[in-house]
Amino acid sequence: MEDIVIVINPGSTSTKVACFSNGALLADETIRHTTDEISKFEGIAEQLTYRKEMINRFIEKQNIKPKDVQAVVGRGGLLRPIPGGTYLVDETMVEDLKSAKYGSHASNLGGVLAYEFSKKYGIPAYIVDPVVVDEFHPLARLSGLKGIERRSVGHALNQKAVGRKILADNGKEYEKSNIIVAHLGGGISIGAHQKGEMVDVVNGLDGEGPYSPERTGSLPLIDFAAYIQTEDMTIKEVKSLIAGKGGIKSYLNEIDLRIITEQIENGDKKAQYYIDGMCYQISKSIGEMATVLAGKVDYIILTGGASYSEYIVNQIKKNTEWIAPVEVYAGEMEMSALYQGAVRIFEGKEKARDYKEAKIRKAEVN
Ligand SMILES: Nc1ncnc2c1ncn2[C@@H]1O[C@H](COP(=O)(O)OP(=O)(O)O)[C@@H](O)[C@H]1O
Ligand SMILES: CCCC(=O)OP(=O)(O)O
Repeated sequence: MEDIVIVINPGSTSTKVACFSNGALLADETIRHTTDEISKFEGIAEQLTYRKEMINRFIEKQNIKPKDVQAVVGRGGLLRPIPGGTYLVDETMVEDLKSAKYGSHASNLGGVLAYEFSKKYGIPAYIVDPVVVDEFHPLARLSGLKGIERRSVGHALNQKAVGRKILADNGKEYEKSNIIVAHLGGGISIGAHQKGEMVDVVNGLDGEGPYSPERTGSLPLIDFAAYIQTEDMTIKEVKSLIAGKGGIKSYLNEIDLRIITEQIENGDKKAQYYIDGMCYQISKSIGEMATVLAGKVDYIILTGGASYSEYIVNQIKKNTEWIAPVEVYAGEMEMSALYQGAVRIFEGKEKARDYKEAKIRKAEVN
């Protein structure tokens, strides 16, 4: 088998790896990492060799010949803000990902691992629609405090891929439509997509919007400032509280929504209260994104693991379907979206972007 593309998607609790050839998925595997395994490492960068060995074992199992590999594609991590698209991984990008200059997240390893395998095979490495895709409207950048800007961080890869699919299924085009996509996973991001650009996104990683299974979302500022002072917290501890120990985890000490929704089915009122609260806040953020699109919304799309839950989907639907029809794509399309990003380059439909050259839209004011 020739023209093989290896796809690598590191998440906080898993590493997904797949190989594709000529439009078809040949093999894939989701390698789960237990909290015990992951907590042995100081941080994300230290997990590189551990995850690489697991990917190596997957590749060996497939009997892939190095000469048959055409490219390696990784999920792109916290980089400087860049527009969406497929980017060639270069030394500058790898350095930014490894040093966590723009923050630390499991997806940082996507570009780094893709680069290491590409060097081994002597082929190019790409990332596609990384978590920092920035197509913000200039007004979306303002935070309300000089010196602090909102940044675009979210599940851009999955939001765009699922958006394109749902629109195509309904005979519409992403570039000509307005949609709100809510990725409901361990973390939550909710994007307003206007005619092919994600012009605003509720960024759960940095403490915006709804709480999620493991993230706080936005908090009352004064109370939170006092909490940080009382607990004498470092910035590292604040980050891991906001994204890791907040939300449902802080209320119920559990992040697996399958367990919690089963508890609700069994009559657990406490579990129901905190899940209803999350759905209430998700609906509020969807409403916020509807105002960004001035109410001209073709579809609201719910995706991510939590969208498997009929209970959660129904809670959100009842508060938002007056805005636009609600479509559901449970799970994610990230692996095929990463592959398709590389295919667009092979077929000449897009030119691989240069990370160093990429420029975002900014307001021209002093
Ligand atoms: N069938 C299901 N019903 C309810 N929740 C689910 C289901 N499958 C996965 N989830 C939940 O989705 C969340 C993970 O979402 P996912 O999109 O896979 O993660 P990530 O945020 O890492 O991309 C977890 O809280 C998990 O319990
Ligand atoms: C970094 C923003 C995207 C995100 O939150 O991804 P995960 O849900 O995979 O942590």
